[in-house]
Amino acid sequence: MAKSVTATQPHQSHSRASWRDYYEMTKPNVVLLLLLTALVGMCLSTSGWLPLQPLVAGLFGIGALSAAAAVINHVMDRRIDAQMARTFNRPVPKGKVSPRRALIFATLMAFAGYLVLDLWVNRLTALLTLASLVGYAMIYTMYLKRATPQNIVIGGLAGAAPPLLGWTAITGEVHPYALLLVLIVFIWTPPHFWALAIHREKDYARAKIPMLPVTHGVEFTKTSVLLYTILLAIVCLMPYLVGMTGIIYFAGSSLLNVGFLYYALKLKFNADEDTAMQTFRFSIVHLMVLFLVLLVDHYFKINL
Ligand code: HEM
Ligand SMILES: CC(C)=CCC/C(C)=C/CC/C(C)=C/COP(=O)(O)OP(=O)(O)O
Repeated sequence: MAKSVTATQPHQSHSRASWRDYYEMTKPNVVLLLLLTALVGMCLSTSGWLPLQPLVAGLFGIGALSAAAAVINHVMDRRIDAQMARTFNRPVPKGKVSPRRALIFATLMAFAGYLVLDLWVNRLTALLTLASLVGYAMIYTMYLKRATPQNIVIGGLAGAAPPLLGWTAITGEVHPYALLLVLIVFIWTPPHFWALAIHREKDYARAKIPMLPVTHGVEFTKTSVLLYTILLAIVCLMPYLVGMTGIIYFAGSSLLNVGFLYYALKLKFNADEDTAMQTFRFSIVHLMVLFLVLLVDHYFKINL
């Protein structure tokens, strides 16, 4: 393993590629969670039933463009991925899929996704989703990631966009409530990623990626995780305070934020070697359950 991790040049034989390698490059679990946030954006945009065409075409298009963005990220990052224990085994750095084939795969998905959004959803959603692809695959991956420890704060906007994309897919309009959902995912992203980056600090240092624990140290990053988690708890109250959601959301989101704050406080003041990864894993459960709670609240809304 050590040999592969320290290798700087990807292997060159591309004979063993299977559909699994292509599937892996789309970051399927990330895309699934992005699609959940898009679906919730769709549901919350209307009090009635969702129209079938923008529902299906919207999820397909947003999924295809997100997956394409993830594949482009695999290609552009292949040299740094080859240097990190977490990523050296990916299909492109391992030489199972050539950068050219991966880019063709990404281009086909991006074209299909854009066309479906433009033809069967609306142009606003097509353009906003394309902008998110550019934001993640070009601006974050090719520039910000290597340029500043604020990379994921700024780049997080692309990953936070899907609730808005879902909303515009149904209504064709940007609504302040949709922007509130974007704000939640945007503020959630730094504690989500920095918890993992603390655990993987040596990886990032070896690959010379200026992630916050590398440039400002682990203690500063733990404080940043805690402060963003406090901010997240406040931002998560806003949908209730502005009357967008009812008491089910208030109770559910409060419980989730108590959980996230518990991990963030433990990470800062009483961490063992597992706490950073536990915090990272909890962040994913937090966002998934938060959006499911938004859905339940929408269809069984109780106002107190
Ligand atoms: C700039 C923003 C973000 C950064 C830098 C980031 C970074 C990461 C990293 C490095 C991983 C670990 C992947 C691995 O274990 O190989 C990860 C996992 C994950 N992220 Fe994020 N993330 C971001 C935004 C998001 C967003 C917006 C979502 C969904 C709404 C998300 C959902 C997930 C999920 C579900 C996983 C687990 C993947 C798996 O286990 O296969 N992330 N993230
Ligand atoms: C169209 C649209 C909504 C696009 C957004 C697409 C998208 C896949 C966003 C997720 C963000 C993410 C997983 C960042 C990790 O990248 P990284 O390079 O820091 O992590 P890695 O080292 O695991 O590759």
